[in-house]
Amino acid sequence: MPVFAVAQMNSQDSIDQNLANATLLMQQAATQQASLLVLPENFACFAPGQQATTAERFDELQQQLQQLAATHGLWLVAGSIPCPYRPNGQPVSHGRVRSTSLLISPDGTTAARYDKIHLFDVQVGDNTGSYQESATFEPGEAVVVASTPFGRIGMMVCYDLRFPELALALRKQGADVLTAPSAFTEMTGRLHWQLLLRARAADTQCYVLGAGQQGTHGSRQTWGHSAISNAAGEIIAERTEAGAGIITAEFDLAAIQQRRESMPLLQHRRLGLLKDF
Ligand SMILES: O=C(O)CNC(=O)[C@H](CS)NC(=O)CCC(=O)C(=O)O
Repeated sequence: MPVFAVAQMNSQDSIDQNLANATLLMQQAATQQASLLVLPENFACFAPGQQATTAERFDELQQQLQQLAATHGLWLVAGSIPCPYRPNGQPVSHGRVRSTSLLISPDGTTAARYDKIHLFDVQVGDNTGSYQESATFEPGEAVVVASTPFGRIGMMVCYDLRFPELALALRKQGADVLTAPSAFTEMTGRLHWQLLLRARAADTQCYVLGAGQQGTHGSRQTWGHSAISNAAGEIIAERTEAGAGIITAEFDLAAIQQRRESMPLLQHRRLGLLKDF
């Protein structure tokens, strides 16, 4: 069975250092025979101000990640990276960027790009107080599912996990695995992180791979507890330690199919919005 790996990180100000740390985690994933590694949200560019990445810097990072994926023979969900241009190449307006998650193949090419749809404009009441992601980020609009040799990947980022209609749209488009690079706040993560991973898995009968940031980043505190849920909504791997590291789990596609046959949720939908997805 293919093995999935999920990386937890504690990204800081230096893009080069963050990339070096991510490279170590890729080596560990490759050593453990993983086929896929998911990195957290903003794994390379976490510091304030780094949102203003230039197109050149984004392209350079993408190339580095493509080389790393090829070197380690891994499919990589490269968390999210601030991207100053839209999927059609147009620059993002008003000096903003998009929170872009790339699926990179071990052949060294980008197989899919997803831009975070739901932005975190939320008053949390922690040290940071209120988060206004839309001040620097433009939301994406496209629902993205991509094929790999081991299954179809439905792409999400962080706050997207709170919107079951996105997860269901991904399932409708054929997803078997939902990837969720994240940077949940310590406060909201404590309350909902694992609940959301398990809920989206139970809703969609997909595996859910939750890769979190963990620890202190300047004045911010993130929750971590990176975890993998199977399609029944059971946590089958979890990082309970602080800081950076990987967790792995086997991917049982036959178990998904069996679960969907014995409990055909998609065919049983009857009401409004969710039925029409
Ligand atoms: O800004 C960065 O550098 C990294 N990005 C984030 O931290 C993003 C946007 S502020 N965080 C979330 O979406 C948290 C969601 C969350 O915590 C919840 O839904 O409860």
